[in-house]
Amino acid sequence: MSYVSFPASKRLDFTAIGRLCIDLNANEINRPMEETMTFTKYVGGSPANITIGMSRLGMKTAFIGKIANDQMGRFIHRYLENNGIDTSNVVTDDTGAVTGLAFTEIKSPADCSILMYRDHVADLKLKSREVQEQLIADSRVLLISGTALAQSPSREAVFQALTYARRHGVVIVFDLDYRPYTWTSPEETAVYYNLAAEKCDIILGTREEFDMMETFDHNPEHSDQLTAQKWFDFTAKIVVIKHGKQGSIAYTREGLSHRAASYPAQVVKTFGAGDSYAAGFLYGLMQGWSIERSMGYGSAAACIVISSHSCSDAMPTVDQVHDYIERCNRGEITMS
Ligand SMILES: Nc1ncnc2c1ncn2[C@@H]1O[C@H](COP(=O)(O)OP(=O)(O)O)[C@@H](O)[C@H]1O
Ligand SMILES: O=C(O)C[C@@H](O)[C@H](O)C(=O)COP(=O)(O)O
Repeated sequence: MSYVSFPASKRLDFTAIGRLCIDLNANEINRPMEETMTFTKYVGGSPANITIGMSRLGMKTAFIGKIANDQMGRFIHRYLENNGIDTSNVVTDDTGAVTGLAFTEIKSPADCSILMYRDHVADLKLKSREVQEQLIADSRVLLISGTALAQSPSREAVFQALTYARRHGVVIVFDLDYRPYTWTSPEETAVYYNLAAEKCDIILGTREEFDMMETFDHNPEHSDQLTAQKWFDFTAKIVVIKHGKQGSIAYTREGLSHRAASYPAQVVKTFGAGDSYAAGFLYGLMQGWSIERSMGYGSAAACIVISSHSCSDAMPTVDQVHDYIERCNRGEITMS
């Protein structure tokens, strides 16, 4: 049974709007940032990572965003192009804004954190009038990411993109991607997240991210069921709540729920799990697979990324995900 009806073939399968940044991942793992001396540079930013993931899985992809007019911006642009991502709506900033940086600290595979440098970043300077309606109309799916709602003018650009997507029958996915750094208050955050979620077809987030959105709601037990039900009164068809190593649960508008356990992994670091899960899960749904199979596919894609050093560069191909699942089924991969 198909819970979301994706538009038939279009020029693009998947377009995301939001941040294009740089990840600087610690080379010396299992130590705190104070003792970390060298880093490897990768393209980063959650929606960028998901788009790269979709492209690796063979989807026709595009990105809507803004990059700094500097070497970092050009590095990101070139990487997207090399990965077959349509960059015709990647705009270059002309105000002297900089590229957002995420330094990662890997104290242990289970204890990772991110130090973000996000003052005066180009990605939050995308304007509504820079969003191309035709590009969205040409896409089967539009993914928005919550961080792009943190400031104007990027906030308005996302709402404009939502208007275009609804106008053209594009399936809208909301990856909550809550990063406190660029928000000013919990109330402001909850209000804008809720306004955006009302317009979306598929919502993906962690339990903690949904808790943030429920600042004004009554859900004392943090019930996943109650969380999901709220969005079925609007336009949502599927709500997925992720619980890290404990797996994930998806609810559908029809009142069904599906649980996915995580696969075993030799974990290097935990960040990047959500982005690769999103790419694998959405890829599965777009193939017309069941929710269970799509969740399993996302979970396996997540394991490949968390067993690697990067997020974007480690995004797997179809063959790699298939191979990972087969090896797990044969008992060849164990938990780290
Ligand atoms: N330690 C882990 N081992 C195996 N799979 C994991 C692990 N952590 C996360 N995953 C997989 O990645 C998915 C998303 O991870 P989660 O941590 O919930 O999201 P996010 O990275 O957005 O915080 C989980 O549902 C699970 O399938
Ligand atoms: O999103 C960012 O700006 C940083 C990412 O590129 C980063 O590597 C990361 O944190 C991925 O996040 P997750 O998939 O939500 O764990």
